[in-house]
Amino acid sequence: MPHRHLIAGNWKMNGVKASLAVAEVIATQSRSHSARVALFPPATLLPLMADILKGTDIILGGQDCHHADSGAYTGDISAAMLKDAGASMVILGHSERRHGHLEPCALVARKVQAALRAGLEPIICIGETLDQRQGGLTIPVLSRQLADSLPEELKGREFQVSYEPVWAIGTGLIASDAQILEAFALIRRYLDQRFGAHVAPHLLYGGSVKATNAGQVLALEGVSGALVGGASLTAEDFMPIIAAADSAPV
Ligand SMILES: O=C[C@H](O)COP(=O)(O)O
Repeated sequence: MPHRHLIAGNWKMNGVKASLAVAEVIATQSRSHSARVALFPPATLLPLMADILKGTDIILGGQDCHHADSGAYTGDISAAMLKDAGASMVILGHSERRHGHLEPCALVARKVQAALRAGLEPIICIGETLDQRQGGLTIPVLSRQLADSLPEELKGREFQVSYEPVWAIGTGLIASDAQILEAFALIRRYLDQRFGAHVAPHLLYGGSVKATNAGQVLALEGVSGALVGGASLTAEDFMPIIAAADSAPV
């Protein structure tokens, strides 16, 4: 099957029932574009959005899951619950979980295992902070996150890795082409060595992707899609990013 870019919209902690109208517009308008589109609404909207997306090609995903399948974990959501609500993907290790909720790599790895047990395809996020980049630690930080967040169970499974420099998220500062290519080369080398070449196309970039820069990012060699935050909240902002994938080389 020819490779198609994945344009994933992570709504983060945004969206109420009225926001489902945005998903309806995206579902209708994305039919005429080549990209695979995925939406990651807050968990409260998952079953409602699943109804809206029924019969479309749009993928539905959760923003996080617990490492256990069920149990006494107040406030948490299991991978099986996401699946039951209509999700087929889940974002794990997002920097807002790693830093905001102090999630270590080992926990991310357990969550990935839980996602795979439930039949969800994980998008595993990695990325360095500004201090780490300025301290020359980008490569060791990304290497450690890859080694410690990706469990052995990923072998032979479909998954995505999203490179999201923390300093680029929600700041309007996108990583340069050279910075993205350097990180991707590292990730690709690591994945090839550890899991084999089959995972090579599944590398996303995230961090201030907008209509104005999406074409340039998606045209970079090895970039197979984008994980979009702020610009996925309205169809006006998100559709041009989906459209930018039409002219990006595959
Ligand atoms: O999950 C998405 C990333 O955190 C990027 O967010 P952003 O597009 O608002 O910078």
